[in-house]
Amino acid sequence: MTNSASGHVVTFGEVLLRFATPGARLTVQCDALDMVVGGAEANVAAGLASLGHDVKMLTRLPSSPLGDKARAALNAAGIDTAHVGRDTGRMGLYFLESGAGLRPSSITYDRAGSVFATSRADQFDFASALEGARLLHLSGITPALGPGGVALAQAAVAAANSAGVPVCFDGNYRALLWDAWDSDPRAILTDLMQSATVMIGNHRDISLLLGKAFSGDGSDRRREAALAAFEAFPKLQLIASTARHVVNSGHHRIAARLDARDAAHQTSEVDVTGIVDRIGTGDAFAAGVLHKWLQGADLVATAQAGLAYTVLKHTVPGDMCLVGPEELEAFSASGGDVRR
Ligand SMILES: O=C(O)C(=O)C[C@H](O)[C@H](O)COP(=O)(O)O
Repeated sequence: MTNSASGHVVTFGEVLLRFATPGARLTVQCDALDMVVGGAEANVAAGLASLGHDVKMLTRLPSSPLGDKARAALNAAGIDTAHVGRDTGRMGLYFLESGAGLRPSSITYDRAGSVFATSRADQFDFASALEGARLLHLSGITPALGPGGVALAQAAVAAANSAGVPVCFDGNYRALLWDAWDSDPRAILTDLMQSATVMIGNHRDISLLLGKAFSGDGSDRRREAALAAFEAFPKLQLIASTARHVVNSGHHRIAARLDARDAAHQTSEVDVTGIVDRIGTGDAFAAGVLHKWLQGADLVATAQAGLAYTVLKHTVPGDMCLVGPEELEAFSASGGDVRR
């Protein structure tokens, strides 16, 4: 099955290597770490490619065995890497100390000065990657990298605007990155959001953008925030978010919510137990939503696909959700028993 008949999707951002403590070990207990390839925009690319979409990733990697490893993982996920530039320099890394029970996982970044973070906008061929594209997906992680990252994100959305390609922007607020420099995330993210047709983010992200608290309860508060975002961002057509209640690190309750200008839909909550890997579940949600949105599905089907894809990702180790469309449909229809 292919979903690419009428054009491809471009994702733009940094690809990272993740080093995770195996099992629920503390870093101090480990002699070896599990290495996988990830990064928010690569994860969305991998999800969409696995779901049958034609996806190009626009990024830059080091000319080194680490860069080769990252590119090979993108290719293995079915992502077109023709627009992946290579240069001397370092690979962005992050370290994950895996949590268990009431002890949450924690992340340490080691990505300052990476090939991607030190790239200039003129080192990317945005125009050719975006030619004939249906969507550009990027996230708040790129501008959080520093002034150079802000310039990259601005150049990407400017190129999408001039090519008439809709933009999906995932707020992906990473305090560790924004707090590492003299940043003004509100001003920077608000400016980028002016170009967004789809936003992945919840009422807290909208509060950050608009500098305003929303007072209602549950669904009312989310609707109030969404309406304020639609007023502030004229191009915006869809806001997608999850409502996540964390019981412990292995057990979350999750619902998916979509807000359009004239309607909203929130799914019922799913009990997600036995969580294998929570990292990348937000990106899987984005991929599930975009998968249906690109097909022109209604809010109910789009929210269900986002929910199902993120729930499935909680069972898949690594950053990327490589589950295909048949498994997604079968899972949505049947729940979790063995298929024989
Ligand atoms: O933090 C970053 O900069 C990364 O890109 C690492 C991870 O790949 C994403 O953070 C996963 O994001 P979630 O899907 O929200 O769990």
